[in-house]
Amino acid sequence: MFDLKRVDFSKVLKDVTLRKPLIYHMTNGVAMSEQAHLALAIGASPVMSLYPGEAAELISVADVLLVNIGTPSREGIEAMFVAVREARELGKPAILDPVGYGATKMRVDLVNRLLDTKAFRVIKGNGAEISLLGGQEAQVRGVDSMDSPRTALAVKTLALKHDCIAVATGPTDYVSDGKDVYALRRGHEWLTLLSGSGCYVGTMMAAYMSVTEPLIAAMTALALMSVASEVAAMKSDGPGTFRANLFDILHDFSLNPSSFDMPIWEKLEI
Ligand SMILES: Nc1ncnc2c1ncn2[C@@H]1O[C@H](COP(=O)(O)OP(=O)(O)O)[C@@H](O)[C@H]1O
Ligand SMILES: Cc1ncsc1CCOP(=O)(O)O
Repeated sequence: MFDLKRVDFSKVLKDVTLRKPLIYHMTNGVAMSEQAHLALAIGASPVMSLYPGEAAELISVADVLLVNIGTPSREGIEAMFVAVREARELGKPAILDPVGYGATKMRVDLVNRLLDTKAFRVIKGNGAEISLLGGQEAQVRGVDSMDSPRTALAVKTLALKHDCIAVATGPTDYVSDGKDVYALRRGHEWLTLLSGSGCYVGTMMAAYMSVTEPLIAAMTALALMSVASEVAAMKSDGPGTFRANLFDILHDFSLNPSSFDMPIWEKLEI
C-alpha cells in the first residue's frame, strides 16, 4: 500500500542535483529554451534535439526521454519514433506530453501512434487533453485547457488503459496510477499566463523520474511547481517578473530541499 507520508520528497529534489540526469527533450519551439534553462535550474542537464539521425545515439546516453508534440514537424515526428522505440528497447524512462491533443486530427493520430509503442511511464497533459485521452468530453482550443469536471475519472481510466501514471494539470492537478487518484488544489493563476508552464512541469517530472518511481516524480513536480508559483507571485508585479522569480524559487528549493514541504494531496474516492 502506497503511503504518501512515508515518502521523502525533499530527497527526490536533492538526488537530482547530485545525479544531474541528462534529459533528452524532444519538445516544441515555444518552450524549448525555457525548458533547457529550467532543467539546469533544478540541477538536471538538458539536451534538445528533433533530428532523426542522432536520436538512437542520444537515447543511449540520456537518463530520461521527454516527448512533447507541441510544434510538430515531419522530421521531428520521425525522430520521436526512433527515440521512443529505442527508449523502450533500452528500458529508459519516457514521458509523453500530448500538447494540443484533440485540437486537430493530426495530433490525435500522432498521440495514438506514440502510445501504441507502449514506451511511456507517464502521460502528462492539461485537463482538456487528458480528459479527451481518458475518454471524457472536453474542449480543446489550440493548446489551452478548458476545464472539465470529469478529469479525475479520465486520469484513472488513462492510467489503467496504458499501464502508466496519468497526470492532468489545471487549477486542480490530478494524478493516478490506475488504482488511486490524488488531487492537489494549489498554485498561482499566473502560471496560466506563461506559455509553456505545462511544458516546464514535464521537464521537472522527467528529472525526478531519473531518481524515483514515476508516481512520486509526478507528484513532486506538481507540488513543487504549485508551491514555487505561490511564493514567486508574492514577489512579482506581473507575469514577466513572475517568470523570473519562479525560476529563482525553483532553483532555491532544489538547492535547499529541506525548505520544501509537500502540500497535502487529497485522495479521491473514485
Ligand atoms: N488556474 C490555475 N491556478 C493555479 N495553478 C494553475 C492554474 N491553471 C494551471 N495551473 C498550474 O499551471 C501548471 C501548468 O498547467 P496547465 O496550464 O494546465 O498546463 P498547460 O500549460 O499544458 O495548458 C501546472 O502546474 C498547474 O497546476
Ligand atoms: C503556444 C504553443 N503552441 C504550440 S506549443 C505551445 C506551448 C504550449 O505550452 P503549454 O502546453 O505548456 O501551455
